[in-house]
Amino acid sequence: MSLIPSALPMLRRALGGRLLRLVPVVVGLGLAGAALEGLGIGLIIPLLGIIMGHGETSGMAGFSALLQQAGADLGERERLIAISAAILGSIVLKNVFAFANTLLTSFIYGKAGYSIRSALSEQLLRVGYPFFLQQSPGRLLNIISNESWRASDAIQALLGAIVSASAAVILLAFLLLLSWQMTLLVTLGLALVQLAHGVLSSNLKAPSRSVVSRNSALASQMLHLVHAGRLIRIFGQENHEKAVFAKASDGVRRAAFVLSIRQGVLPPLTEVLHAMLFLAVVIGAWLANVSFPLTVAFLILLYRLQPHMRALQMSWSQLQGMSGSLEEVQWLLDPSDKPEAPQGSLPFDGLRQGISFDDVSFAYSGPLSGPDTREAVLHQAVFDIRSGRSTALIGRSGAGKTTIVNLLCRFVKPDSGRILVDGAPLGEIDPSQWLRNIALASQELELVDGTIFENIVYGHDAASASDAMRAARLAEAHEFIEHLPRGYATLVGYRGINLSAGQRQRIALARALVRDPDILILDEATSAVDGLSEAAIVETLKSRAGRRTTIVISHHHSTISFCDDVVILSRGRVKKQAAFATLAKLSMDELYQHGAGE
Ligand SMILES: Nc1ncnc2c1ncn2[C@@H]1O[C@H](COP(=O)(O)OP(=O)(O)OP(=O)(O)O)[C@@H](O)[C@H]1O
Repeated sequence: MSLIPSALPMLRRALGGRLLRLVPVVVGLGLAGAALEGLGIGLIIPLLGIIMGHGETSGMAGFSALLQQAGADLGERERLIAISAAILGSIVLKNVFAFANTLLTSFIYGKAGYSIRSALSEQLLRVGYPFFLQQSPGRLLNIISNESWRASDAIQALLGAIVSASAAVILLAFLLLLSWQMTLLVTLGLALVQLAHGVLSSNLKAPSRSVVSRNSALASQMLHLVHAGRLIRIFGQENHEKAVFAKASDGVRRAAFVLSIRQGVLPPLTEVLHAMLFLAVVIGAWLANVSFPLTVAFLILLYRLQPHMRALQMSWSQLQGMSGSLEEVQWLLDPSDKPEAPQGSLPFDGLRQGISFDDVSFAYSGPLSGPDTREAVLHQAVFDIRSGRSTALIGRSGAGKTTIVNLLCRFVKPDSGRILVDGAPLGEIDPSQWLRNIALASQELELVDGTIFENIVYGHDAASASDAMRAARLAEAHEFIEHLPRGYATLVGYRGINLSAGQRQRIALARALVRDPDILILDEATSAVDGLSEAAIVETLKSRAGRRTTIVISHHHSTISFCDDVVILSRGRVKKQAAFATLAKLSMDELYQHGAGE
């Protein structure tokens, strides 16, 4: 029974206020359809009475006797025509209602799917960045691409269950009006069928969860095949990958097979149980000497009730079979266990004095660190980034430089210590105002699938074509772009696949420069750029001196040569902060040694 409580909040969330108001309409149409059906079947009693040439009401309770009297003041022929017309009219109207219900539920189903997918994408955009460090991309992809559809199917099944339940209640009420004794027998029988069905369908939750987890594993494998196409080929791993993929895919097949077998056993079983119940009623009516027209009407009503009961049971088992998907979608939508996006309300319109790291420590929690161990990658870091100056952050691989960038961009928060911006805690500054004044070009080549122009102006809607061109010139990208057949309209492809690494970096740099940011962060942003272009880029960066703040991370001396200050890191500790001019003669290795030796 825990399924309905978990499906209902999903229904509420997916349908929202206006659509939720349509649910009573669906129920109302279901009830009205069932009432018309019951009435139509009930009118068979007087119809049979006329055909069989007697209108006696012996053995009939109030309602059946009332029906038997329908149109009693008319002549026999007119009465036959009137009752037949009423039966036909009720069938036609019932089917009009049924069609309207199909339209309405299809509409609700479509809207529910749309709302669930929108809610999922909004949630992915809302959660704090650490969430992506902790979660498997395959799991997230599977939820959006597969489980969201099943969640909307579950909502449709729930609506179906509501409609079937309302129809069943109405038809049971008609049965009760015809004969309470036989209805008692039917209700007992139905309760037993429902019990058997409930026990069997509770077995569906475990295989449903297994399908979900195997689908996640398969999605991870698919992502791997798409992203690692080059790696797989260069190391000749095609056969190995084929086997790994086949195993993941077969895992899904097996889990889905177990689920469908357990689900498949339910319809035949319930059909047999319903047939037994039907026969029990026939025998019971014969034994109790119930009149023929009443028995026929009762059996037809019972016969019409059974598909609704079966549909109700099927909707129920479908819901059980989709419980894993519902849980998965609900998990992603639940904000309570997700890292929050940065908050803060202090205004920020530019750096005045500088940024200070005051005893800042930080540890990642995620797959790399393991669930229990959170080893600090930054230990009580103390250093300053002064406004209007260029600061180089250097250190060997893994020293913690990108972690400092992540903290500055507020992707992650310090575990202890403070980052002060002109004396104010960074965590209290309005994140959108802060980010509006920052631009980052990093070693991760984050290009969007669009044109070069779209990539340069990404996130800076106010930029014109000439702004984009000016930024491309500063980033030494204009010349190569002009030589492309479609220039700035060239499509860069998924993650910039149509361009060389150096070209991608220069476009990413142009994107950072186009907004002339107050604080520019370059994290290995020119590592793939040729020497000549890099020298020109360094000239561009020099021109920001005194006016703007620049933070540069690089393993190349030439890239940091223009910097005013240098911060040397070693294994997560700040070893030295100095004016770069005092250490400019040292090679990178000597600088690293210098830091390590302090
Ligand atoms: N998402 C993560 N989860 C767990 N540990 C991480 C994560 N990202 C980085 N680390 C760890 O944090 C440490 C510092 O990494 P960081 O990327 O800051 O180094 P870096 O100085 O920028 O190195 P490089 O010069 O190689 O880019 C490393 O030991 C790394 O393994």
